[in-house]
Amino acid sequence: MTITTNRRILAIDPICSPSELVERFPSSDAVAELVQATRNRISDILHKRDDRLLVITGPCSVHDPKSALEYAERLAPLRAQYANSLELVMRVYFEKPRTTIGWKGLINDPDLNQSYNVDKGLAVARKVLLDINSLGIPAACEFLDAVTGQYYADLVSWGAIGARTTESQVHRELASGLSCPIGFKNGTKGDVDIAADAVIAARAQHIFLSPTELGTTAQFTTAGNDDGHIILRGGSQPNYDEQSVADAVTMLQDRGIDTGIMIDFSHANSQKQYQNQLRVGTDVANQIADGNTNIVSCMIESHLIEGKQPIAPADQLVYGQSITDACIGFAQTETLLQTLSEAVLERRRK
Ligand SMILES: O=C[C@H](O)[C@H](O)COP(=O)(O)O
Ligand SMILES: C=C(OP(=O)(O)O)C(=O)O
Repeated sequence: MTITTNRRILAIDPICSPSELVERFPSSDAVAELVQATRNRISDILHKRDDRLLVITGPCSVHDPKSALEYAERLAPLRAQYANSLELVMRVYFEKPRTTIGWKGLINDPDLNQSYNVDKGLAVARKVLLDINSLGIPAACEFLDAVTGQYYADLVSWGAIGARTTESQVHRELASGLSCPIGFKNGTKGDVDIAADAVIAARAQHIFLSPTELGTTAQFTTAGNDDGHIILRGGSQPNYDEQSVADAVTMLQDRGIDTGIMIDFSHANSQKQYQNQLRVGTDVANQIADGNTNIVSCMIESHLIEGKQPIAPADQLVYGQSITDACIGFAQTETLLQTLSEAVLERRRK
């Protein structure tokens, strides 16, 4: 008989199940408490029960656990310093959506050399998340893959669905069952409607197939996620300005969405020029200081060292510099956080 299956599959390599990995790197009471308490605080911010600003800041992608941990260590005192005005959460992104092809993140290729040791990548990612949370820093991840979350979602306080996947039914179903609040980016060309559609879709119950913690396939029924919100990341034009924010708010109100907006200072809002994040951030801070209560959150791409470098063998890389999108450096991040904090305090005084 003609073989009709696996005609284009070159290899199938077994990997550990989610429950095996969780057993190897278990969470702790303190970490679980941090994760759940942060999710609750984020929910309060998104629903405007808390007037602080949620700030997701950190590298475009984690490629080196050591520098990610150093970033978290340096963020810890700032998180405490600004606790009255900002809920600081670290961007800890392991899965990169690519426009065409390229390095797809630490889970997919942890050794940065196209050896694609995904089993190792999952373990490294879980360990990094555990270590960062153990420092008292909550973590934000993008859920790009509908399967990998089972390996680490218990350690995530906020999740993103990216510009390239916001319109995907699979991702909306996944979001409806995630335990954390979830932001949906507008599309790469700037379509904000699809992010609002995603918030509405993820709010509903869904029934779909997914792997269980044991690695078998099961039918899942979700409760729906009330903590979905949109993220303005720009498209063919930036969309962080006052008019774009007002347009997005009107659209959300018309559609019965009550969660506030996150503004991504990077990506198409910075027109991929990392230094522009400071200008975007200052403009958004001014809108907040002027009393805009619909802006409840923002995102910064930031690393220890500004800029970016081409991917190379690990021992040839500049320590603490991005190998995906260019980031602002840590000192610039500190300045931006201070500006955002002052803006929140000014808004509170109004
Ligand atoms: O945030 C990261 C990038 O913008 C995204 O992964 C797309 O990257 P690429 O256009 O370099 O593939
Ligand atoms: C890929 C990202 O963003 P976007 O989906 O907006 O391109 C990201 O935030 O890493």
